[in-house]
Amino acid sequence: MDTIYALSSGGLPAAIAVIRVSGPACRTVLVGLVGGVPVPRRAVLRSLVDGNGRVLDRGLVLWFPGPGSATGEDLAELQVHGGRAVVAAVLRRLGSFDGVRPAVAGEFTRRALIAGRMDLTQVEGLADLLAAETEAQHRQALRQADGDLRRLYESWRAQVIRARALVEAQFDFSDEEDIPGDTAEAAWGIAGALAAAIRRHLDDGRRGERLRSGYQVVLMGPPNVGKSSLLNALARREAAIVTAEPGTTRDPIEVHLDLAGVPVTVIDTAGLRSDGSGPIEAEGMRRARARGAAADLVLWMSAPDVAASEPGDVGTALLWRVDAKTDLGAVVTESGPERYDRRFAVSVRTGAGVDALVTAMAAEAESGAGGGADLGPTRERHRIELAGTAAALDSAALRADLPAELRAEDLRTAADRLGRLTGAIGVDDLLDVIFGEFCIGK
Ligand SMILES: Nc1nc2c(c(=O)[nH]1)N(C=O)[C@@H](CNc1ccc(C(=O)N[C@@H](CCC(=O)O)C(=O)O)cc1)CN2
Ligand SMILES: Nc1nc2c(ncn2[C@@H]2O[C@H](COP(=O)(O)OP(=O)(O)OP(=O)(O)O)[C@@H](O)[C@H]2O)c(=O)[nH]1
Ligand SMILES: [Mg+2]
Repeated sequence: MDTIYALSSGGLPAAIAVIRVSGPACRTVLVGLVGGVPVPRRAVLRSLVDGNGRVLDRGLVLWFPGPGSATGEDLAELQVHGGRAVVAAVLRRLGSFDGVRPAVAGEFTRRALIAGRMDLTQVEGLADLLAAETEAQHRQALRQADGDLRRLYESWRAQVIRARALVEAQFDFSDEEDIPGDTAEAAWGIAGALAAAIRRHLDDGRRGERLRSGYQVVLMGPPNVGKSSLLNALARREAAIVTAEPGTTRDPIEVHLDLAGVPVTVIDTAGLRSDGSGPIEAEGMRRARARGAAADLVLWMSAPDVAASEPGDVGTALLWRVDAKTDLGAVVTESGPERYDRRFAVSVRTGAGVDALVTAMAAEAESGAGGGADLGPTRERHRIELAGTAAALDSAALRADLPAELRAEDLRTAADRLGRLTGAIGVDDLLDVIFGEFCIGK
């Protein structure tokens, strides 16, 4: 096994730079670099020297002997001055030791996974923790990195394995007189209860996935009703061009908001009309509809009704929750959606109604993507493996018409799928995808 090193802190120059070294050559490196191996887990001040004894820097050195380190291997940490030349010299020196090479992206974490210090859901949680931008995302990622999903999924897998053992016991002892009761029946019972628990866990309206990827609100409506003006008001900057001419916006324009800790992406789109001015506007409208169809929430705006009792500035905004079954093309015409969930009177010019609209959007984002009391699945990958697990468990539990050998095979499938979820088995194909999200030094 190679020993790896990398700059684990951010861009240079910086006040302090943290360099990590992990692997079997760590002791040798420390002896050569700082003259010895410090007492474990305590920061000590040392001179770092090159091969000729010339001092490269004086910095803090930490020694974490394996397996009780972040990677599970011997690990050393060098906290040096964050100058470009200092760091370059220390990294060059590290590369001069035998069997020591620069780490690739995510390689420290990969070693933590191989050592069993983390499971795959914790690794994903760690990637999310580094990417988290809002408070609710931060909390969700921290819980996952801390092992909330790991503990749940491993306890489920342990139950499936217990059920398999019960069935095996039945097979092994079926020709003997004295087995206590029908152990296979107990196994099918465990499978049924577990399938129900997994379905409850899955039944979270995809909140965890939405919180991870952001809640999408799409502004739609006829041209010139103030969609881009509202976007700018929400963003508090001139993100989109506003003019008195209908058909101003063509490309969808995104702004990112933090509403009550939930990341919300608001997307302004081209106004919809049947008599548009050519292929550019037509393409804009096509993109508008596509964004609307992929939204969590559509905010449909329409112009002030000059015939109404309060004419002038105040237009209408309709909030409309989009679900998988909604066919946007059929529902949204230039005249607006046939059904909506909430209605607001809004004027961007006077500001009237904008706060109420933002409050409502925040409430929608919170209920559609806020972190719940229990941590749910946070990726499509989790959902697919869990649905497969539940289906296999149901088959084991309910198919009394099948031979016990086939129902036992269903239990094996369930255990394997839970194993893929935590990375306990057969996930080589997944690792490159997951570690592709990491930066070097993590
Ligand atoms: N300077 C520094 N800060 C850091 C990290 C690091 O590697 N270096 N981390 C990098 O991700 C995170 C902390 N992660 C860590 C995880 C486990 C252990 C560790 O040594 N665990 C031992 C002992 C635990 C204890 O003393 O309570 C163990 O679990 O056996 C250290 C850091 C965030 N902050
Ligand atoms: N009176 C009044 N005018 C507004 C209000 N909001 C926007 N406007 C004006 O309405 C015109 C169109 O505004 P935009 O925000 O560009 O409208 P849009 O819906 O994005 O239009 P398209 O991009 O063409 O679809 C501009 O002249 C704005 O200044 C408002 O609340 N009251
Ligand atoms: Mg516009």
